[in-house]
Amino acid sequence: MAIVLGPNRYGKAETRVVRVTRDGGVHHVKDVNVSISLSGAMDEAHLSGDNAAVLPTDSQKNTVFAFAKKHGIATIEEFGLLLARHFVDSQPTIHHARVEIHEFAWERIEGGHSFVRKGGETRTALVHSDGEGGAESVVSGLRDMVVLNTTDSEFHGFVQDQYTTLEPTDDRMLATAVTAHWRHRGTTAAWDDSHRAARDRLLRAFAETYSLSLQQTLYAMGRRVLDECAGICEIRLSMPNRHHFLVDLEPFGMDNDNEVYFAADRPYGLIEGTVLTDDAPADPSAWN
Ligand SMILES: O=c1[nH]c(=O)c2[nH]c(=O)[nH]c2[nH]1
Repeated sequence: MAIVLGPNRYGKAETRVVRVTRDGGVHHVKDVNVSISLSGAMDEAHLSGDNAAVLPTDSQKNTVFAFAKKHGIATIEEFGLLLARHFVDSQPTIHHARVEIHEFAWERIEGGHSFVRKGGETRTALVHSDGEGGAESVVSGLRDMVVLNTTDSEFHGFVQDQYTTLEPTDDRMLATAVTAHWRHRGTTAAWDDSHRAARDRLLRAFAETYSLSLQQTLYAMGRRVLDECAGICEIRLSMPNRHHFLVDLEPFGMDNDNEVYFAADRPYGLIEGTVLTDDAPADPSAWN
């Protein structure tokens, strides 16, 4: 019985690239996840370990970033074709390219540089009752409201110890998936309107706050809800810092003026905090 190599393919999966283009103060974002699978004359790589036919998956990832800079991402179909043709046309050992791209859609919040991601958000409610007339509480909220500012975010002045390598920045992307739970003072409200109002205040505060840290943004968002939604006395926020790292395009002879980002998924900074009014009646069981 002979053993032979069957079908095979390889490539860089899930390169998360965010491309920002600027029209004056109005920014546009394309947020995509690119997965490449190449196939061709790859027998020797498997059979003898000879990599002469192998374009590294790392180079494929770099190509995605360089093409995002050079060509922009008009549509994912067009971007996919550009990439797929490039690999087959430029590498004699690659005979077929499969490029799968998923695009995450963003809606403008307000102003030119603030966005909320479409879909994936969940509205939540947590109710306790000892029966009508007895102790009751209502906590409303939302999970996974993903927001992004393409500018108006800085982070510097932080502690430097012997392990600190983070560079201070005065212009970065700020993105987070907001989980927020807010406690109502009473148990009667126009719940849909109340939810819309709180969500709207969270979004506006995110968009309007010039951020020196995600912690500062978190507090500003909580404050705005309490300031403008009288029926709410406490809000708890959990906000992962979805880091977007500027890609170094210098090795490919390109600058990167805050245009092409690598959207890392983990690890992430997790910023959490409670904001409450000083007259908020204590009710720890509302959160159980
Ligand atoms: O807004 C931020 N807060 C932090 O605490 C922190 N830490 C870090 O590495 N980056 C950031 N950004």
